[in-house]
Amino acid sequence: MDAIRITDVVKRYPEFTLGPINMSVGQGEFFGIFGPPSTGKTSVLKLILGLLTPDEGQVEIAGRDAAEMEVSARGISMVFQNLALFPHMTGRENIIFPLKERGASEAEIAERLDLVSEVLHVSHILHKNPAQMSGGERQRIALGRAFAAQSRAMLLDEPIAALDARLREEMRVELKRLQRENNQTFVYVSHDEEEVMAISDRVAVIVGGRIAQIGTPEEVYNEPCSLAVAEVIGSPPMNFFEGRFSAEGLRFESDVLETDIQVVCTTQKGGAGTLGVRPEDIWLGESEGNPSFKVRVSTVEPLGGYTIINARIGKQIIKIRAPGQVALEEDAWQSVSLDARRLHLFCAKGSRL
Ligand SMILES: Nc1ncnc2c1ncn2[C@@H]1O[C@H](COP(=O)(O)OP(=O)(O)OP(=O)(O)O)[C@@H](O)[C@H]1O
Repeated sequence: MDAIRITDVVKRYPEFTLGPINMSVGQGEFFGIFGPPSTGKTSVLKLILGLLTPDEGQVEIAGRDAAEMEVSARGISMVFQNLALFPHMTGRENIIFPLKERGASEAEIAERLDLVSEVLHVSHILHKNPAQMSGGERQRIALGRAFAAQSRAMLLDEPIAALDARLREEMRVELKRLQRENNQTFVYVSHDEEEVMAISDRVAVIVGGRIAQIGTPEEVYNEPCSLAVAEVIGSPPMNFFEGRFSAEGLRFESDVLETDIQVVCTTQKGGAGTLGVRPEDIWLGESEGNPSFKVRVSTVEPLGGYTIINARIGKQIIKIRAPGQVALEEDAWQSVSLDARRLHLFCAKGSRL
């Protein structure tokens, strides 16, 4: 049985419509929701929690119709983007609040408090009131309170966005560990693609109020089902070349690229389309059996472990991600080749071919 199932759910705001949304989250699954700002991610969580009622469709929690369940009966906690701590309570009191509410024993309260304080690095701020904490500290206390509750499922809305980059990386590992150890169901919203891809078992990509794709992080990255998904997944983003397919669907030609690209496309014979190539699938230099062409180096960003090269080809700028550190002169001509095994083809309507 799914922990959460959403079927044909539509929510209408005056200027925005979410859905129809269809998704299911397994018990113990870490389910990520990723998408650009204002695409409906938070609204999906509110529908699950019961803060919003769907205009159409059904939300089920552990096999039961959520419409018939009080919010408190759903067994779900949520950590909001704009977290709400009780201002008159200390960090400790905030964290143990849900345990006291359900009448947990002193021993259990002490044990849970110790565990979450250690994992979330908050032992030293437990005595403070929220007003005396930094934004990141408040966020961690809010996470602690949600974890202490040991609810069936946790909904997390950008839960670590307020933390600095290093702490964010550490926390995402800890969150995943806590989730696994407690075998809890997590629905985790983030607009940080790397974060959501790194910790989720599956990811739903939401674009413009609709789920564009659901899959493992690898599936979504390696086989984006549409241009819309390909555009938002990957950093630096995928390079796109507009062009045409030959009549038999075996070549793709673009005014930007010097050479035709050999493709195998049985579903599209002739007509316009788009070729997508990830920055890491463009290699410096020519390579046997792979299409090559010349680009003009524009800027070089040395990032330590890898280098991002911005290069001009015709009127277009492309991004190349080269491993390690490479020395390239700005304005120099450079041969590059495309990894022929990793080309992404899309039809004129944007669907993957
Ligand atoms: N109560 C509301 N009344 C009217 N419009 C709303 C309401 N709540 C959200 N919206 C609109 O619905 C759209 C989606 O909002 P939502 O918060 O679900 O998106 P989001 O993807 O979580 O955004 P962000 O990443 O910026 O937090 C936005 O355009 C927002 O303005």
